[in-house]
Amino acid sequence: MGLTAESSGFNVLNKSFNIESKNNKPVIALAGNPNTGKSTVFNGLTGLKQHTGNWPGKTVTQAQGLFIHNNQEFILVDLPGTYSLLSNSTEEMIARDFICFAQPNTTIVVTDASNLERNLNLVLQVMELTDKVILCLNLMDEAKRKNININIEKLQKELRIPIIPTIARDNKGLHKLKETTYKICNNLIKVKPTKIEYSEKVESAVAKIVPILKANIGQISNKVNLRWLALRLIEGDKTILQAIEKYFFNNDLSIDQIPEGEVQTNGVNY
Ligand SMILES: Nc1nc2c(ncn2[C@@H]2O[C@H](COP(=O)(O)OP(=O)(O)OP(=O)(O)O)[C@@H](O)[C@H]2O)c(=O)[nH]1
Ligand SMILES: [Mg+2]
Repeated sequence: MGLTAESSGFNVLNKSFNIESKNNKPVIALAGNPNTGKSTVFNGLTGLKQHTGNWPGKTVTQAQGLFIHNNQEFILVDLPGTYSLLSNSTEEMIARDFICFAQPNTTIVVTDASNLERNLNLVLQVMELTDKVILCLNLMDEAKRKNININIEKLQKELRIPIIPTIARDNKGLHKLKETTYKICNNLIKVKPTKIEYSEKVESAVAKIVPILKANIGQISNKVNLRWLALRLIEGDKTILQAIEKYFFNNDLSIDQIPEGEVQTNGVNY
């Protein structure tokens, strides 16, 4: 089964995530750990009133709104809070599938500056999945209150992605966040995040798997990050195969229908 117009990124957006991007408006995803201020950033940028509060897990499905910057309209999608993209929960799968298959033009990872180390785990995972990432360092007031000093310049050099400090509750830093998003979407800045290298054994397995994937799912290879996909396959994550079948080939398979080992389904050979 070949790819059809239906499988293009925008159709996946439209059909699977109920996001209609008329006139090719850029789509921006807001990802992040629970309770880092994603919905506060969302409300600050869109003027909408997504539910916020001081407990994790308030946003359970994605919400969407519009913001305008330099006369350009952007669709902003508030994703549920997740600690990782490793499909351990429905929220993680929603966030993973959105970033992987809907391919937003930019993903903003909202982090808690007063608890950065734990938050960086998700940042690294998003960087592995897409180049177009911004790190929003939110709750800078809380970090200051706790005497936490972050060397933003050094972190930016390490990660090689733009880092924008914000205090979303006070609307601070949001203009810069919009400006950076605008520049990435319009190719005024090009982001090339630091590549995460694994052990020799894993890297050599990835090097073997990627060409096989290319040969077998060449038709979608520009729509999924094959290195990332190879890493998930090495982990034995069957939900990713299920997701490919769903988003690209309209096959809603249950996880039991995805066999172990060599896999051949209606859509593709893995
Ligand atoms: N001090 C301070 N509080 C903030 C800031 N940004 C957001 N908050 C507060 O942090 C709490 C959580 O904010 P939300 O926007 O609901 O967080 P979220 O990431 O959407 O949370 P989930 O949807 O549950 O994952 C709320 O009480 C906000 O008012 C900030 O920059 N500084
Ligand atoms: Mg929220």
